[in-house]
Amino acid sequence: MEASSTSPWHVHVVAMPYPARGHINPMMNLCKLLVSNNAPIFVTFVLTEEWLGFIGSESDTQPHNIRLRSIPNVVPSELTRKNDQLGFMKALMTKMEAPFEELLNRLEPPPTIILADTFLYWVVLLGNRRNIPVASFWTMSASIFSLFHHYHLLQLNSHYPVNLSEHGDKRVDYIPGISSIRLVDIPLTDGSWYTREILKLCLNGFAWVSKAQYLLFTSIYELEPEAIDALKAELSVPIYTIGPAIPYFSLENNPTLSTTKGTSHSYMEWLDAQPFGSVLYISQGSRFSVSIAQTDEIAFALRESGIRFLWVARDEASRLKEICGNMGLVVSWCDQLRVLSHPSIGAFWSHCGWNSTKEGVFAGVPFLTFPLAIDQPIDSKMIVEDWKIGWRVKEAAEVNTLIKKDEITMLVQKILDLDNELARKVRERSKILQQTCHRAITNGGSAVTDLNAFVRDLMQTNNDAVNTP
Ligand SMILES: O=c1ccn([C@@H]2O[C@H](COP(=O)(O)OP(=O)(O)O[C@H]3O[C@H](CO)[C@@H](O)[C@H](O)[C@H]3O)[C@@H](O)[C@H]2O)c(=O)[nH]1
Repeated sequence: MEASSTSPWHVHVVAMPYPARGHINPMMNLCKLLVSNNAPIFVTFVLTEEWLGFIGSESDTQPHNIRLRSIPNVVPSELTRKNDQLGFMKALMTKMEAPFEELLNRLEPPPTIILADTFLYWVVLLGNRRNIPVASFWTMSASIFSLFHHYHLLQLNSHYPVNLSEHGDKRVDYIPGISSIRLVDIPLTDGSWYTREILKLCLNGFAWVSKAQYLLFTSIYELEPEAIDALKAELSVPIYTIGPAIPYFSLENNPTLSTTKGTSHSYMEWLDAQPFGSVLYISQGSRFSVSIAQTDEIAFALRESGIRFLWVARDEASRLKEICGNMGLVVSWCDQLRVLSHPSIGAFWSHCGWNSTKEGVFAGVPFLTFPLAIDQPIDSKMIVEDWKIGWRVKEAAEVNTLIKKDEITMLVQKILDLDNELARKVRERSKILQQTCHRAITNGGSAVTDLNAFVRDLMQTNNDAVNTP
């Protein structure tokens, strides 16, 4: 048994994220919100030993009422998992439950609730078996949730499997809550053995979600009202749209840092020295990479265009520094939301991971979208077609086309051109959506209201449990 100084009146949330940056970050951000304002809540945040090493070094910013605990490294390493995504997912589904349950047995006081990534469907079974409520935590958009939830409709309409080279630009308008969408923007449709296996593992989570007690969307209602309404109408599990789950509160709590004074990051000092709205920020997130040939075309375009840029290139940073020219910086990692919120950022070249999408919306910057996989093409579709706050780098529906440097040069110059009419429009709309997003996360806003409702329901669950003889 672990010693604990918390009273039984505290709600004890055990958080079990999918072990990847794009999933851990939003779950940690929600946990920070849950324990803020002296709420009688504390969190045990469970990571693999490898991720404890990564996240533990960031723990100087961790609130005291979030404790980190680990399970052994039963899944392939973060450093090599891209070589075998299917093996990684299989391990997530089969290897984590036993050590997680063992840890659960040692926790004191017992958990009030388990917060679990929707993909880790086995947590729902475990919770049901042990009579612990489970909040299923969805880290992507509600729109892609709707798509996965209704995947069978593609088959019914003879759009699965599909040959995307022939039919990629055909549009589908029967997925509840999703306006007309190109087949090329729908994930995992090629029907090959490999994607079928991945799809099967992804869909497991959806089969079990209605056995959870709560479903949390890391979204803002106003961003995708149709998808959220459609799912609320269909699913029996209560749904809370708890907001973007990005670290905006760390900007608020450190106002001096948001203007970069006091930080030691040289890229922030460099941004301070750039003119307003002049810098293109480029990031492909934490996991996916573009091909070497495509990366080189981007690098040549940056050099030839003469624009200012800040490029997060992870392990390619030193190679790319050599070819990009000297109008910008290439770094291996940065404090992304702080960078996007800097006044000198004029546009965001993004792979459209859901966290990056929300961070760009929060910062009010227009996008150049370059989606790579899974939910990213749908996020790109929302950015370009629904919210109209960005342009696609690749307009055509063909897969695997190489976008050449001249095309990229033209696009990056245009979006940063303060006199260009189309760029002005897209900037204006980004600012309007930014305001909508900020309203949702202030008192009385849709996200705060739903988050408060979730916390209230958690307290009630705990009171009921404590008062049950
Ligand atoms: O230099 C950087 C680059 C990224 N980030 C952060 O890393 C996260 C990246 O998340 P996301 O933009 O969602 O991209 P991925 O890492 O690719 O996320 C995976 O998980 C997401 C949520 O499930 C999915 O939407 C994506 O498709 C999937 O690839 C965000 O919090 C960024 O702020 C940094 O802090 N610094």
